[in-house]
Amino acid sequence: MTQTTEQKIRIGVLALQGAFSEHIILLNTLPQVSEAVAVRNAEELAQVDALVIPGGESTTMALIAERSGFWPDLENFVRTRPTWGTCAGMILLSEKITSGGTLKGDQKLLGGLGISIRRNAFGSQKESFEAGLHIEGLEDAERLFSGVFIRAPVMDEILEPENVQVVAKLERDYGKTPKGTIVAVKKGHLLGTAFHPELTRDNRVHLYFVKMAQDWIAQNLN
Ligand SMILES: NC(=O)CC[C@H](N)C(=O)O
Repeated sequence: MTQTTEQKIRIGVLALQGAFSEHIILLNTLPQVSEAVAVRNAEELAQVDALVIPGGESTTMALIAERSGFWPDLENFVRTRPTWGTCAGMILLSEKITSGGTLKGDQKLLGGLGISIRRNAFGSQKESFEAGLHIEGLEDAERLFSGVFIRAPVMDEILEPENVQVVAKLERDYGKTPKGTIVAVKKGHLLGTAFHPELTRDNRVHLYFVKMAQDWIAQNLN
């Protein structure tokens, strides 16, 4: 606990497509954040300490980043800087896609999170749901966090069990998705959540990421 640095950090939210403004609003409620800003290009990325890749369409985000020449900068950033991917963002941080979507595995990924995923595996938009979750390490952890799942990816396999920490699992069956399905993981400076904490008023997962980023920066980058 005492290791957490008091230094405020500047957080970027990738704003090529998707639910980025909701993340910016919630991050700006945290006293540990000096400022949360939209990031659309390499210049803006160079000015932030940590990054959030939001939900949306991972294929579209990858395409826009590639066409504008921004992709290699993103790849470099996520290799060493704290990054959190929610839903589509988590897909981009995964190592491989085993099924789902139209690109059949040839979708570009940033990687790093040590997991493989299935896109859209919880079902269609109509099958969106909310699940009460216990998230390890969250402030006031006994209080359930409401996880919102919208065409979410399912984590298929943990490819690096020695490095990937499971942070949350489904606590009962939801449709075809069984109890025990992993919905949040952490690996070093990377965090992935299959759900959308930015669509709630609860900023505890944002706080979790910010503290994780502060610790990482204090221990590895200063
Ligand atoms: N809500 C979401 O971010 C959905 C993710 C989307 N299905 C994708 O594959 O990118």
